[in-house]
Amino acid sequence: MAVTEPTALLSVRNVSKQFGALMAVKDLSFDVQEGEVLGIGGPNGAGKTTLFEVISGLNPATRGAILFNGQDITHAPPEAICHAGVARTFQLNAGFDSLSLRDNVRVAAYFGRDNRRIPGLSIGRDVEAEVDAAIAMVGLKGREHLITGRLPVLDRKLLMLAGAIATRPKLLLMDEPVGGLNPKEIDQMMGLVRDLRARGITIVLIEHVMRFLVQLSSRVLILHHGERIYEGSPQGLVRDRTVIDVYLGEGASKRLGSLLEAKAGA
Ligand SMILES: Nc1ncnc2c1ncn2[C@@H]1O[C@H](COP(=O)(O)OP(=O)(O)OP(=O)(O)O)[C@@H](O)[C@H]1O
Repeated sequence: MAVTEPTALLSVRNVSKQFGALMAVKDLSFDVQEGEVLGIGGPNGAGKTTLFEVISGLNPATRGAILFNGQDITHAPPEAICHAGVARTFQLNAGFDSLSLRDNVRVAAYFGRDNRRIPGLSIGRDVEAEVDAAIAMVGLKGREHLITGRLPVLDRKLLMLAGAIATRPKLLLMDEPVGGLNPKEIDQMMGLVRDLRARGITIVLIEHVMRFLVQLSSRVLILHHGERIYEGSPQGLVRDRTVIDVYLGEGASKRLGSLLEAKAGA
């Protein structure tokens, strides 16, 4: 009997993104299976965020195709991609600064799931329930009334995550979720990503904090100058000569190797 490959939730096929003379992403292909946590790393300017821009439709691919859940989303507008089940967070805090935390999540829950048209702009009980659940999930319950622009860094990151969750994604793209956080906050975010994964959300995350990336990811993809230099297990990553030379360095690769061994032995 023929063995069939499981159909990928996300399939990136020969995707390139060009800005003038610069090829930020070059002929990149990879799949993400349902339930995976794929970690993406690589030096500054490697094309990681550009890849998220392309997948989420904010800056479409120059060439290639992107399939999500069997649908071709290559040239779909961002709102249609979100409605199809792809949510994302941003490297820098994205939110309406003058609105309360709760109103920000309301906007995401209301506009992120369906095509909404004015008139008919009323936020129903189902949306409010979704907002409550998303806020509780990220641990922001009790702070709903706070004004977004005055929130500390961790809370703003959690708010972005609550907004993304409120759109009920199948796939969540997280761009540097722990950039600027302290070690305790990083651990908190790690627990949250595990919870999201346990709830069945497939996750692709970009991160420079390598202990976060290797401990959470089932598979890792490392980019350099828009191209893949490594795709495989976190254990293989810390031993990969090219990755050590262009990104990790000897010291970090040894530290991460010990961390992974300790985790495997725990
Ligand atoms: N809108 C744009 N117009 C022109 N060049 C861009 C644009 N967006 C990104 N670039 C360039 O594309 C390259 C890849 O950038 P990108 O932000 O994707 O890298 P990155 O891997 O996410 O880096 P970092 O880790 O620093 O966030 C960089 O050289 C960047 O300057």
